[in-house]
Amino acid sequence: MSLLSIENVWKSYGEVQILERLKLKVDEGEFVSMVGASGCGKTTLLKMILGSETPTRGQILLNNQPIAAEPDEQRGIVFQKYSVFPHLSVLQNVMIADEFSAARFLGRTFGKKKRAIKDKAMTFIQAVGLSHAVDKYPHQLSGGMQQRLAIAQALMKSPKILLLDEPFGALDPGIRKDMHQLIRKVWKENKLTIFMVTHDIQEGFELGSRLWVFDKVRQDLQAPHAYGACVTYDIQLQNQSTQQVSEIIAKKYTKEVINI
Ligand SMILES: Nc1ncnc2c1ncn2[C@@H]1O[C@H](COP(=O)(O)OP(=O)(O)OP(=O)(O)O)[C@@H](O)[C@H]1O
Repeated sequence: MSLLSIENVWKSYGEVQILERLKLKVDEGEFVSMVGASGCGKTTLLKMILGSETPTRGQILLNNQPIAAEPDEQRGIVFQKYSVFPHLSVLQNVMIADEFSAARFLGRTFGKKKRAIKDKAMTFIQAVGLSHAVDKYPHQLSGGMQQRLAIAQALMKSPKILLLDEPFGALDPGIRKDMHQLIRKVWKENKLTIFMVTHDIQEGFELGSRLWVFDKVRQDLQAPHAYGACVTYDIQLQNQSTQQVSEIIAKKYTKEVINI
């Protein structure tokens, strides 16, 4: 049984068709890189997997059950824009979600409970390489460090699925390389299933175990919003060179685009 099953999903906003005919199955432990032109609906699909958007047609099943219509702890997300709390230190940022669920009204825990949360937070802070910065505040951190913090925050909830929306898009190339190593380690160690939107196709090849290319195969020049994008290429990545994958994709594109 697949972990996630996308069953003939269509998504529109008003008259505008964004996505159509998505039929995809994903097993536990896969790392899906998602690439495609700006505005073709990659983030929209991430949001539907997260549960913050719902399909207009079709359904998404997680472990054979319809996905909850709101985010839950099985799915964590890291955005390109750092989503950490500016007024909390690194340690507090990582602890906060667990503190809230342990003490719903005060949002603070004490004694043994607090120690347990702190120990758990420190494990993830160490895993993302921020042990030296536990007492720092986000404005004292570099962009890469803030993304490490956002990843530690997401991992605190032990998600099964990690959704990454251009997580490294704002980082310098050198720092991106470090972050690639980190995300690979986090993926393996936590047995995660990852969906990552990226504009950097090379990054998609390097990190992913599978690549989804989004594009519109049906186009009506008189009604540009009538058709949505679908996954025009779904490729298992097994150390092919960038050129080999690009050639396969190029061939597929020229075959399938239909002008209506
Ligand atoms: N809540 C919304 N209401 C109306 N339109 C929306 C909404 N959210 C997204 N859209 C539109 O849906 C389309 C797809 O957006 P989405 O962010 O999924 O694209 P994307 O492929 O992730 O783009 P990018 O690569 O630029 O981030 C865009 O045209 C966007 O304007």
